[in-house]
Amino acid sequence: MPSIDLHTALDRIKPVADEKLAEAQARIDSQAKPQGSLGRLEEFARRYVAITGRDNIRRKVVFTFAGDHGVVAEGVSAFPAEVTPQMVLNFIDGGAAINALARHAGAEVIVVDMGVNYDFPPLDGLLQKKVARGTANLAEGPAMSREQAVASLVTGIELAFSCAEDGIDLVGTGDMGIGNTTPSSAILAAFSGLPVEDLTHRGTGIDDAGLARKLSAIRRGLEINRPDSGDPVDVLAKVGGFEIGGIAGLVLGCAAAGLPVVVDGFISTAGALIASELHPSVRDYIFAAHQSVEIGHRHMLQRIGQQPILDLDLRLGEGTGGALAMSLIEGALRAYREIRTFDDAGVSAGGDR
Ligand SMILES: Cc1cc2ncn([C@H]3O[C@H](COP(=O)(O)O)[C@@H](O)[C@H]3O)c2cc1C
Ligand SMILES: O=C(O)c1cccnc1
Repeated sequence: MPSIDLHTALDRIKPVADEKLAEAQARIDSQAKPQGSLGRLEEFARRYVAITGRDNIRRKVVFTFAGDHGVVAEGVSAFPAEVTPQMVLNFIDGGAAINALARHAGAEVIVVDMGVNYDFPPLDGLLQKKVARGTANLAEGPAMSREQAVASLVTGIELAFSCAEDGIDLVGTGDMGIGNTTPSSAILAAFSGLPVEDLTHRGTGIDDAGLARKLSAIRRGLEINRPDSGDPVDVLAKVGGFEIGGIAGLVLGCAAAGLPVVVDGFISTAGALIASELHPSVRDYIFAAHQSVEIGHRHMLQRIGQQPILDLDLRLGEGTGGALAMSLIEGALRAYREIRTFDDAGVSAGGDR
């Protein structure tokens, strides 16, 4: 895998050029249809073409990053921590929701062990990138050290650069980690300063008592750790997770490598938020897959400045919404390539052009 550090990656990130966007839009506007009539599909095609300089997708990959969380000891999830490694094995066997929806989208799934509290044997489709066997309990102190936070970011960055070398043109993010909606809400609270109760929801389906424990764990975590909102690496270290760091690095690395990245739900967007707080132009490369049921998600998307592609009441993660959104981006590109221009189709243009 290419070796690249955080600062080199940050230095490489450039905004997507307005002229490239305008060029792609000019092609769309010459096609035999009323202007703007393909709505947001036009945005998907315009942005993809401007980012990549291509009008098709060779390979699509969803990276599902996995990690465990010490904060699970606070009773913040409806499920026990052992579900994390169990689901990793399910992904490898092809039997999870992300496998089904990625097959539907024609995307590959690569699972990345960023910090699961379990030792996997070597397995096809599983990348071993374990930083540690789970984070520490963020309600009692930092989830991880600053060095571990940087290491998790660098893993994601290097994966993005290896995609660019391997002819992968569209990258999707995904997550697996029991308890990880808790650090995701804490990250959003740290950056936004909004009340924790407006950003914290039921994850896998906790009851009212569980929600009260989750709110208390996040509030204590913010109080004890005092994450510095001006230092996204500090936010990741104090109240984040290893899979969230991997996702943040992947999103940042895609921006640096000039690849569009489809960001899945609540946990993935927490990672994308860290990346876009590290460099504002990261936002140009993000496609927000969907609106999650988690109440904090819309605040994350607002900060990133991206509209969700889908709104299907999803609340799973794994990369599921991202895989579905990839199909729509592919549809938008097909329209971009195949719809004839007014001239070629012999159709009279209206007065608006
Ligand atoms: C069987 C199962 C499969 C999943 N796939 C994704 N998640 C999702 O739920 C977890 C986050 O919710 P919380 O913070 O409430 O624990 C993460 O693992 C996320 O990926 C799953 C959860 C379960 C139980
Ligand atoms: O939106 C998500 O990604 C999500 C929501 C709840 C639980 N797991 C994931």
